[in-house]
Parts: sequence; C-alpha cells; structure tokens
Amino acid sequence: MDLDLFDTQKEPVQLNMPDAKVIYHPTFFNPGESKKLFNALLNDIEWRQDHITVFGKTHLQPRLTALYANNTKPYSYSNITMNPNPFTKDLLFIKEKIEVVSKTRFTTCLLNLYRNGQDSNGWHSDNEKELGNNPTIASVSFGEERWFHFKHKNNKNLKQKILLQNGSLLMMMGKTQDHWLHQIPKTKRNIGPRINLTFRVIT
Ligand SMILES: O=C(O)CCC(=O)C(=O)O
Ligand SMILES: [Fe+2]
Repeated sequence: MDLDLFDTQKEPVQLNMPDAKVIYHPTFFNPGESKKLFNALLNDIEWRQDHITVFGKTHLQPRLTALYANNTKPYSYSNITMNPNPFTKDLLFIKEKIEVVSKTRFTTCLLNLYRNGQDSNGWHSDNEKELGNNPTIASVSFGEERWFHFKHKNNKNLKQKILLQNGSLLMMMGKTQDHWLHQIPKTKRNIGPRINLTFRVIT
C-alpha cells in the first residue's frame, strides 16, 4: 500500500481563476514551526481593534490587526491609516522564507487576528495606490483553518474558494486585485483563533 496516496496535497497548486494568478502552498511551514510562530505572534504582536467607517456608519473592525514594516510609510484602507512598528525577529524570519519562493522584497506586513468564527474580513481587493500596479501579496496562515472566497468583479459566475490551512502560503499576483474580490466569511463552527500575515510592497 502506498501511504503517500492518503497524504494531503503538499505541492504548490495554481488556482483555476481567469484574469488572476493565485498560487497555494498548503504546507509552507511545518506543524512544529507553525505552532511556535502562532504562539509567539499571538503574544508579541501589538494587536489592536480599529473603528472603520462604511457608508457613513462607524463600526469596530470584526478582527484585530497590526502593521509592521522595514520603513515608516503608513498604510491606509477603509478610512484607517496605520503607522507601522519595526519588524520583529519572527516576522523577519517568515518574510525571508517567503522572499525566496516569491522572488519579491517585501517592505510591510499587515496582520489579522480572527479571534473566533464570528471574526471576519469583508469583500475587498488589495488595490490601494500605495501597493502600485499588479501587486504581489503573500498571505501566511497559522492556527484554525478558515475559508477564503474569491469572486470575479465583472462575471458573477466566476467564484473560487479555498480552505487556508495552518502553515500555508497563498500568493496573489499579476492582475488578481484588478479583477477579483476576496473575503474571509464568518462561520458558525465553534473554532479558535487564526492569525494571518499579508506581506506587501509599499512604495
Ligand atoms: O485573512 C486572510 O486570509 C485575508 C486577509 C486579507 O485579505 C487582507 O488583510 O487584506
Ligand atoms: Fe485582502
């Protein structure tokens, strides 16, 4: 019997999405490394909960966030401007490992902490002008797995979804942000926290 047949997928896969380039590495960090990094980030990152203004109404963001960078350039989205903290040792370790596969030098990391299934991230694309054209965004996940949904901006029939596993890396490149929106929906499952790190280049 070939036990490999029952192993989960380990090789990177490109998602079947027209007008986009999205590559998923299911096991970029091994389980031991992922657990250590999850615990360290949960404790050491300066998590905060900002207010956002949508359609003139102010709400608390449905998750905690943080911004780290190797420069002092602010990042603005949804009427919030965040000023970065300097990268920590753990963030530099993760960044350098991702830079090898992505052949990109990242400046900035936006972090999200989804405390439970009620925390979420609404439909958006990462198309702020600070990111430039065709941004490469490297998204790392630790902790509970959560569904990540994509929908095409012009063709309602085009959708994609992927379960982002502990220790995974999702790369969004090329025209992805021009043509697609993404979200992390709420779930009624009784689940624990998930940490997501999105590495970006801010020019
Ligand atoms: O939590 C995730 O996987 C996605 C986060 C995201 O889309 C963002 O921060 O822009
Ligand atoms: Fe995003």
